[in-house]
Amino acid sequence: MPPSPRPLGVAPAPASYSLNLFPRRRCLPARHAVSMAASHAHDAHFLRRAADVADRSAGLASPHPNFGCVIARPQLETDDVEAWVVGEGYLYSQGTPCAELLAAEEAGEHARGATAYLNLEPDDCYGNSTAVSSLVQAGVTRVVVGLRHPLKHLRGKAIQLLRHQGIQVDVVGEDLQSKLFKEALGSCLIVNAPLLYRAAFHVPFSVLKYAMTADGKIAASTGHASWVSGKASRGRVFELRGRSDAIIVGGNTVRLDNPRLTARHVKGGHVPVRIVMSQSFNLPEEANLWNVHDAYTIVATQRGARRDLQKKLAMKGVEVVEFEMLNPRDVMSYCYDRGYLSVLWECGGTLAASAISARVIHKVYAFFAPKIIGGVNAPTPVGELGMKQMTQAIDLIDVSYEQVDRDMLMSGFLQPIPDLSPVIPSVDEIPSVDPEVSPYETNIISFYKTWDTFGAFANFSPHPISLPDENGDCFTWPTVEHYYQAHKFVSVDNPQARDIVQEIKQARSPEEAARIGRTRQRELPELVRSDWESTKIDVMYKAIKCKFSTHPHLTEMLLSTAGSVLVEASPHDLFWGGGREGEGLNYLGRLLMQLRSEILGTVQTTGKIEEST
Ligand SMILES: NC(=O)C1=CN([C@@H]2O[C@H](COP(=O)(O)OP(=O)(O)OC[C@H]3O[C@@H](n4cnc5c(N)ncnc54)[C@H](OP(=O)(O)O)[C@@H]3O)[C@@H](O)[C@H]2O)C=CC1
Ligand SMILES: Nc1c(N[C@@H]2O[C@H](COP(=O)(O)O)[C@@H](O)[C@H]2O)[nH]c(=O)[nH]c1=O
Repeated sequence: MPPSPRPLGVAPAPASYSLNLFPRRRCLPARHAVSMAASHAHDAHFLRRAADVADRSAGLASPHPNFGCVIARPQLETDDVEAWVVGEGYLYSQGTPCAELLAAEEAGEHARGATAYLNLEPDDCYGNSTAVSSLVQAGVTRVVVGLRHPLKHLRGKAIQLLRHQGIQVDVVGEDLQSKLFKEALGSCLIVNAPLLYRAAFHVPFSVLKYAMTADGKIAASTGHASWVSGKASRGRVFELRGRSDAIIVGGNTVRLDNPRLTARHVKGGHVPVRIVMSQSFNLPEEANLWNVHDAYTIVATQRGARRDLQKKLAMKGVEVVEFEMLNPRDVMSYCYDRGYLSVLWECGGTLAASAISARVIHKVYAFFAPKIIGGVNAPTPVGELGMKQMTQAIDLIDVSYEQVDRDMLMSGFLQPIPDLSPVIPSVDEIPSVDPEVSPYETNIISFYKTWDTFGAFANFSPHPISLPDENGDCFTWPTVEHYYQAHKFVSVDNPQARDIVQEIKQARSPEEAARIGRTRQRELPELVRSDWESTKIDVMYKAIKCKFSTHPHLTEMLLSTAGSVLVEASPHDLFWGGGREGEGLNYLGRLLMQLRSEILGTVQTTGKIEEST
């Protein structure tokens, strides 16, 4: 008999937190044991709380690394450890104040001599040391870190900086090795699972969700499926959508269900992109998903499929992306390039089986409804996987069960959350400038997401700029993105346009600013300034010039790229970005190179970039 294939979904490396977490053990004298156990219990408690705090931002803006900070100091007068917390904060979104700064501000003077608990090492780099300096200035004397940063250009940097400042830094698994930390580390891993999967496997964290009857069907044999699960369960699905960058279904689900796939649980929350995978492009001309006012839609298809319909959908604002051979892995690589951290698969069994076979599904959420529909041909959640024996079944791990009204929700991982700690070299082992050079051309430096090596070049990076607003008054724009989006509507003599500028100024994150700017531009094109197409490059240049002159460490970073071509690696923005296959115009990269030349030309004489006016 041939050997059974290796169970699907089990990744070879890297190590996981389910494995041997704490290989080294220290022996302590018995008299220390009790007090040490108590302090470990407190440390583990506050670390879990930091992870909980970090999770608060999920679903408010586009998924991003989740950072939480809890500052605590023992209070002699109370045993209630919750009362020890003097400050806490979380990163709401990329480009907004960091968790450490918010916690330190809340703690004020109480932070002196206290301990700060961080679920994840801060992503301070290239002179941006806001997180570290916030803790130093606040006067904390000890920092407990749950996880070192998984991205290698950030890993160890903040820890090293803190130690240089004389702060005691204890890292779980290295300096803190008691059993008590295992659960706390688990919380830290879960809250940043998307980032960890992305860093380890170069695909977004993928969750397969389905609702099935007690007899294992996801629809009646006619294909009718509304609804299997109850209202409360469907509310939970909206939350899951809000935590994802994209939602995927197959063409058949579009034909049969005409879904909307929006996150409708909160007003103004994060709206994920909807992706339809269809090889045939045999899709309806009218469908809810083609209404891009609700949310952006991409159809991923096979090269050459029904170009006539492709054009019709493109006219409605739907993006069509062609693949040589449409398959889940290539679509996931595409999503990775697009910067997505987390994807929710809401497809039927055929596509689900294909995605599981391609080993791109990491977690499953299965809703069980207490009803029976029957039907030999009624669809089931996962189609053919080619397994012949029950011993080949994929065992879910870290399984949880929860009752949701009359339904039951079971969730579990198909493979362990990758803990990259043992795999990635620390910052001491890698050069200080590690340009993520493109494998194709050695002199190309790509940047896109703020967590990339040169992510500070991106317009979402947290570097405020002070430039005049629509009234000519100096205003501090939180990011270049805020400035750029608002200027689509500046100087338009219309109260609604002025309101939009105000709305963008107050946007809590660059993502929100971009969403408001883009949606209003699409929905109310008459409010966009008439000279926008001819002015937008000047607006952008003014903003980035101001950004680099205001933050000198960025100038240093820009100059360190001399001789390299800078490319904004956006696979979809063909004006500012370089596109998927270099077909984009890359105007943002070009402007940065122009600025670099300008600085190199003037640096000897003035020593700084000219002030933007
Ligand atoms: N209860 C629940 O949770 C859910 C129930 N459903 C139900 O499931 C049924 C649809 O199931 P099913 O047809 O399996 O679902 P899907 O439409 O989600 O998936 C199959 C389709 O995906 C497209 N596809 C693209 N690439 C691939 C690939 N590599 N492998 C496989 N498919 C690919 C094809 O579209 P094309 O034919 O256009 O080329 C194919 O027909 C419906 O009755 C629906 O109501 C669906 C989702 C959730
Ligand atoms: N039938 C079914 C689900 N089906 C999924 O939800 C989609 C419809 O979403 P929307 O149009 O946004 O409400 C549908 O196409 C399919 O992907 N989900 C569930 O949680 N429970 C259910 O019983």
